[in-house]
Amino acid sequence: MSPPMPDLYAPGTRLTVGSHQAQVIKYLTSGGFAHIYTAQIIPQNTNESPRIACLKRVLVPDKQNLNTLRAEVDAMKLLRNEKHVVSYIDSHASKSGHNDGTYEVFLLMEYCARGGLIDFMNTRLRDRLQEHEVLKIMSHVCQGIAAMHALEPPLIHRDIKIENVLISEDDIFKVCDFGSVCGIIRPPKTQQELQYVQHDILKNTTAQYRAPEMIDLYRGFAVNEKSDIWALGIFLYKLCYYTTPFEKTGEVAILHSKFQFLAFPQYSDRMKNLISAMLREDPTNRPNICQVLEEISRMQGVACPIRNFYLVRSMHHYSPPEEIQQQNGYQQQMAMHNSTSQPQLASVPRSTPPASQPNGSLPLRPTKSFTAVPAVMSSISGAPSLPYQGSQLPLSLPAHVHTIANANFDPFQANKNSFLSVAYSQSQKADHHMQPRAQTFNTSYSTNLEPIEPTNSQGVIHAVDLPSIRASNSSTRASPPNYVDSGTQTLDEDVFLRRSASGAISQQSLDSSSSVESLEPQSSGSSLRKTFGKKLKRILTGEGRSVSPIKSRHNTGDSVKSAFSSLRRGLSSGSFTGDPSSRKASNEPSRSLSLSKYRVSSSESIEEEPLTSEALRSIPRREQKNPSIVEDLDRLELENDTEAREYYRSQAKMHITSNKASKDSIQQRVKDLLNSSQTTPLKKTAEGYGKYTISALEGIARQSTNETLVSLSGNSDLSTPKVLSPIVRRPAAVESPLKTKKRTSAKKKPAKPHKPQHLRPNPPKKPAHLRGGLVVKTEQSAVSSDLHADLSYEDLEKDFKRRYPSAV
Ligand SMILES: Nc1ncnc2c1ncn2[C@@H]1O[C@H](COP(=O)(O)OP(=O)(O)OP(=O)(O)O)[C@@H](O)[C@H]1O
Repeated sequence: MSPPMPDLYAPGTRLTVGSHQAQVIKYLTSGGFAHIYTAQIIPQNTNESPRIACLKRVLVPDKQNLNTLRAEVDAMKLLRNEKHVVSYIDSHASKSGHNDGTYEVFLLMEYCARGGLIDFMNTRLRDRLQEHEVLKIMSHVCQGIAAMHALEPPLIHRDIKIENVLISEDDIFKVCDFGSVCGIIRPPKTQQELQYVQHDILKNTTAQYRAPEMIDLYRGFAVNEKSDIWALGIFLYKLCYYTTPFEKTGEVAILHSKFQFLAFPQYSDRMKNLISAMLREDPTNRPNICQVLEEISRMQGVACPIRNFYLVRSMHHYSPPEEIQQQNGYQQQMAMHNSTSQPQLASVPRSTPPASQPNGSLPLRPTKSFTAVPAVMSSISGAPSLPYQGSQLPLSLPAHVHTIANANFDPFQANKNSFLSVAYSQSQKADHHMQPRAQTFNTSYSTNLEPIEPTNSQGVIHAVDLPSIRASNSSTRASPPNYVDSGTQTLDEDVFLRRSASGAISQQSLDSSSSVESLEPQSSGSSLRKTFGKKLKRILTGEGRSVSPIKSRHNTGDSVKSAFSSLRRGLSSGSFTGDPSSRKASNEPSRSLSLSKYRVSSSESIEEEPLTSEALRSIPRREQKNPSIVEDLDRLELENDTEAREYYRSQAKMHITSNKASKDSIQQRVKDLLNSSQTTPLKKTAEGYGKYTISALEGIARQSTNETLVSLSGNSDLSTPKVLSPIVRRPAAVESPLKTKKRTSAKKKPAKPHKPQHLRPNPPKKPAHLRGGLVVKTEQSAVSSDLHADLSYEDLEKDFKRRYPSAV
């Protein structure tokens, strides 16, 4: 229970807060457990002029809550120099005078004279915010959040919302309320962890801003920077539409990111696109804060105010130190060049200094889209920025940079091919006096991605040792003309997540999966044969058609021909193995040729290899997988965490059998379904067409029953008992009409009266040329679904020619 709030301080009350003397000016408002005042900081020496600050007085019920508040204060201390974060001035905690174990905390901070963003929005209820206003607010808030994410390890705000943004006297939007701040929370592994995290999330986040991975912890995603990105997406939506996207639809819609844009007010598609990107269900598909800021800046038409620290870290992480050393002495800059062509990175010996122009500068690369990023490379090389410009750059980027260049992840545009290039630009001139930032990123970015072990046994919310976090943030800010504006340069953790265990970075995996999928059917002879067989079977049997194949045979001719020709093509190409060379030889459109993967070998060099179909299949495609509980279980089990499986199983909303069991069960069901769908119409046929079909049916019934037995006995292999589905039971119902007859006679039911002749329909007789073997053929195809796939090409063609002479 929280202690009752103390009486308000009267104006003029003097207080000591840390090393500062403050005098209360007036009470402003109350927060959850806090009173907020404006106060005057009394200067220690008379030369200083008094300044106005904000005083927050919080009553804390116990030591545990005191620690929470301490974390808030520590976060503010870390971010105190950030322009877009409410600045910390001083703080003080003491036992309250009530002798009940409660504490009182005083926090002095920058006063935001223009109040809260929420108040500002309320002044614009009628004429809502315009796009440029929204972009300005968003840019400021993102810069504040970027300051947190840039820390190593990063801090997650967890409670980004309209109410937690204040406006300063000079119209700067600032992030406040760091009471929910935490480090990365790894996916819980045990029941205890899960409960702890669940409780913590409920306590520290606001429902409407909660990301899917926070709601559904079974997804196995960490709560990390991307959860803040989601909240920022909600924040942006609310800035635009004054409501949250899931206000009415609730958690289910959040879990699937199902929302709609409102018709009023109208915003650009780009704005909507940005919101959609930030609200992607899969956190790994959301942009990171640098990418968000880059996009906002592009929309504003201004330079991006921060450097892409993710990219810098990635490059540093993959750059062998000796290479970095050798790069000293001249400045390297990277620039982005949007192009669909392959990377064309110039490479000159590392020791060669850049060829300078008569005026001392290098020729300027005439591409507008280049943007200088001197700070990035100078931070890597530690070298001062030099006024080089132009394209004849002594490029000696380490090999992995090529990989980064190709591992393009543009969160706002799918499949946009772009690559890194290296150039000097005019803006470098303005920057050549810039001091080098002797910044080194000691921690590789990958540490942010890896699950962080809990610091205590209690839970997984790792107690971030805030004071120990190095505030590298200030160095992430670049001088205005020197920004990273890159859909390309932005390398996010996704790239690393897509690294295979062997260290392979899959270029292909970054593209859409369509190429993989479309390649598959052509890449194996058997699959082509099956496709052909199925197609032919469909045509011959009329399966899936609304009209009889016989009636429509003139139409089917083309289809049959096309089926044959596809088989012929396949056969003549000589190989179905997806071998690019053979395909090239046969002038087949070589889809696989364009696919290659860039593999980083242990020596960090890059080999480009053509992808075989096997290799394609083996590429880990994490981003394409919908993380499911089952996968999570498998992963956990791989980690020998069998307890977790038991736990998840008991907790799962749906009944989970083992992976194999469920797979088998689905396969069996499909098989049974096929059988039953094929046997059912035959039963009808059998009832009307006499002995031959009856005996054929008996065979089918026997086979079906056998299959039922097989599938039932197969249950013994499964870890969980299989519930007999109606589909499994159905074949048993397809009994021999003879048996049925016997039973019927035993019961001696009265015989059904004959329908009078005049009431019987008189269907026209089947033309003679259509009678004959076709019924038998249909039965065959029903019995063996793979029949045509097993026939030889010649047999099929012969058979076809015989029956459809006009079509060939
Ligand atoms: N630095 C500041 N300058 C001006 N107003 C402030 C400042 N800090 C807080 N406020 C005002 O006080 C309100 C409550 O502040 P804050 O959110 O920090 O308190 P809280 O107890 O953490 O509240 P909550 O329980 O809502 O999180 C804010 O909404 C804002 O209007």
